[in-house]
Amino acid sequence: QSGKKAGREWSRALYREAQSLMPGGVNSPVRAFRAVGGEPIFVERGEGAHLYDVDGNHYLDYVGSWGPLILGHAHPAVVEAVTRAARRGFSFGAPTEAENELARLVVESVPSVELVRFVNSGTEATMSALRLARAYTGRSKVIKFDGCYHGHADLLLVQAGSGVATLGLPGSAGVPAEATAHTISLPYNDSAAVEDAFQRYPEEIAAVIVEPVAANMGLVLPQPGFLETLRRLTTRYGAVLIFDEVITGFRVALGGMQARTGVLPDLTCFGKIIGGGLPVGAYGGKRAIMELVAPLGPVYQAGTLSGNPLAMAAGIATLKELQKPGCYEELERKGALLEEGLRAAVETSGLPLQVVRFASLFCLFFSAEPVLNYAMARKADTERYARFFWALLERGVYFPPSQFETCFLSLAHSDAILEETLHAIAQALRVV
Ligand SMILES: Cc1ncc(COP(=O)(O)O)c(CN[C@@H](CN)CCC(=O)O)c1O
Repeated sequence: QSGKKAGREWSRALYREAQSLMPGGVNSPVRAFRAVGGEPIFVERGEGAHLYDVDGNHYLDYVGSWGPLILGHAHPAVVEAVTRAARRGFSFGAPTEAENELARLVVESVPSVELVRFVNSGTEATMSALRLARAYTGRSKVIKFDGCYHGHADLLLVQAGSGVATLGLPGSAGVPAEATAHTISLPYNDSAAVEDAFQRYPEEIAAVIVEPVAANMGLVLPQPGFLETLRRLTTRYGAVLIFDEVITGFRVALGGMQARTGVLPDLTCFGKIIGGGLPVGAYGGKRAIMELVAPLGPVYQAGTLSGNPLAMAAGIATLKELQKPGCYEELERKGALLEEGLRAAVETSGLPLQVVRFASLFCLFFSAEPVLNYAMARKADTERYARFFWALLERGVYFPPSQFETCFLSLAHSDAILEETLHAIAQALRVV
């Protein structure tokens, strides 16, 4: 039963040791709980929708490792596939059949992808896709959107979301002005601003990169027509349209957001789910563009562990599970059930709260009005979110430790788990 408390002494001891060894005691900033205060929990294991910390506390997990675990923790088919692969060796630095198999699953599932290249993270995927778009067009400028996070490559650390937003950083130290001189960051959902930028730089924009559902400033949905406008303008001005589907890929549909909307980008970036929790990123798209990638073409990009057999095995097993009939319908059913309960809980609480849900992504914004972009997201009551986070954690529900992230449902979140979660949320809303 969730919420069994055994204190957090061991987590605290491990955190002290971690801080003596690693900056902030973590290997990714958002994990340090800076935005919500207090100290992070140290996880011992995960199983399905359940997380257990080193002190024996149990949590219902809505972080899901930030997106990869759409099947839940330690899914038997994925564990078996990785174990089997491990017995044949971990990495060869040479082609393997598994890379063909995962590449085929991606190409067959995602409408706009004809060729794909595997890398080891979403950051590598977006960094490489932008280098490729600059080569393909011979142009330098790139357009991104405030509050969208595409990983930590220098040129993208401008008005970024996720950890940068969580820490309230302008961008990052150590990024020379030259590195972001060609990056234009515009308000999400502001089609007029994009039109204006193209009119101002008609021959200079290499690419527009966008999260087709923004999930790194909290969850912000594209307004009707926004993605279509990006497609129309990039086509008209000869720029490359890049969908960063690191979160939405295989999350909102087997074919990602492009399959749901019919807006087809020129390049797509992947991560998270395609690795099933092991380190995998990818970028892919039109053959004419992808053929510029080394060794076929002049755009260099490489990686010792790219296409790693264990990571491929985890990705293949995950996508094969997702290909089974009814997965996305079931995720939609779960999402709708949770959303209905959330709206009821918010109504009862009388608090200024926005409930945002898209497929199996959802978010509670502590904001009196709907959030359409980063400037509006920044107005959210992050103090109250922090209190809500801890009130939930005390009740055995683990939400993202930042208002500027999103929650993730998995196929392992049973109706009973969702009901238990809604009960904890209703209680937490009474004390924040
Ligand atoms: C849309 C999108 N694009 C790219 C990335 C970067 O992927 P990674 O380099 O972290 O694998 C991400 C990474 N997401 C964050 C969570 N919002 C990762 C969590 C973390 O940084 O620890 C992303 O959401």
